[in-house]
Amino acid sequence: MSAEVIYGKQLAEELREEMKEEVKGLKEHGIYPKLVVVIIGEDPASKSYVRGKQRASEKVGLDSELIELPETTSEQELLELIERLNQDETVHGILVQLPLPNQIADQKVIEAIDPSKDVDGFHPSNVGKMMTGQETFYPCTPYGILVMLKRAEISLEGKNVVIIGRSNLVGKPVGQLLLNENATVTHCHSRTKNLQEHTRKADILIVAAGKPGLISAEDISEGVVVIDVGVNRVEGKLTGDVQFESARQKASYITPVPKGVGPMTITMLLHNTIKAAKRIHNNQ
Ligand SMILES: NC(=O)C1=CN([C@@H]2O[C@H](COP(=O)(O)OP(=O)(O)OC[C@H]3O[C@@H](n4cnc5c(N)ncnc54)[C@H](OP(=O)(O)O)[C@@H]3O)[C@@H](O)[C@H]2O)C=CC1
Ligand SMILES: Nc1nc(=O)c2c([nH]1)NC[C@@H]1CN(c3ccc(C(=O)N[C@@H](CCC(=O)O)C(=O)O)cc3)C=[N+]21
Repeated sequence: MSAEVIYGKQLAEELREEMKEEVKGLKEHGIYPKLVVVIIGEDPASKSYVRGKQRASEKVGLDSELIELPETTSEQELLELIERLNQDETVHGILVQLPLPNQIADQKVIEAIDPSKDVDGFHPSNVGKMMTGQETFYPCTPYGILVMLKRAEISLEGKNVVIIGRSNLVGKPVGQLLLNENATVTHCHSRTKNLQEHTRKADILIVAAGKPGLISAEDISEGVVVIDVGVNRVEGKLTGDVQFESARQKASYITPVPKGVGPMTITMLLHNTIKAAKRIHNNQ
């Protein structure tokens, strides 16, 4: 068997075309959806993601502003900036690129963002809503994965979903969203014993470990759906957590890196920003 490759990039482009129209309509009603991205420091990988977000925002017609601060920025300075953005009625979405330098506590910053502008879906109040099955901003990578699975018409109900990773950004929320869809969810992590025993039982395997090539054909069973979230730069090349060429021989569906989950993450960020703008307009 050779897997069908799910190109997130292609789906992302389709969805962005639809969003372009939606944004046009909003603008005709005087609503100009605006995303502000804050980046601290000079990490080249972070800068490259942020550029991607900027490009995509502009393409669908969102107003987007990039605020670049030096590595030495204090927690207080960042919190003050966030407060200013919270108060600014022209700003609908705020994203602070993670990870932050050591002098700044990630969680404090996440909690400072007004939940109604938290387009990353990381604020505890939005996480709580997701957990209790309420409508809210869902974290972009997990949401992008859900949309990809749905568009490929892969059913989730009763499926064994195995996730490698339990971070607050990816692993935990993707598990929660798929649990909400009635999947049976297992999280594996660095203390998991006999990883292979778990991965071989998966109907759908989601790999978000940040370990290049962690999963190969040996670790999966015939017909599995493989979603590779990992984005690793190895010798200047972008690669996932899955050995793509070997795994695709056994899988039924597989996502590539690049052109897989990454572009969907950005697309859901745009979606959340448009949603934020519409919500404020409707006084919700
Ligand atoms: N495509 C996209 O849009 C995005 C991609 N990413 C990428 O996804 C990956 C994961 O990101 P993130 O969740 O933020 O990373 P973290 O480093 O926060 O989390 C990694 C998780 O993987 C687990 N893990 C690490 N090594 C192993 C191993 N050998 N066996 C089993 N479990 C392991 C860790 O376990 P433990 O908890 O025990 O430490 C942890 O739960 C990265 O490559 C990142 O670049 C991230 C965001 C968006
Ligand atoms: N507050 C916050 N929110 C995030 O959503 C967030 C973050 N911080 N910190 C870092 C991670 C990582 N992340 C990616 C987004 C898109 C691609 C992406 O589009 N990748 C392209 C390739 C891009 C390239 O060529 O460099 C692809 O996979 O095809 C990758 C990674 C979002 N993150």
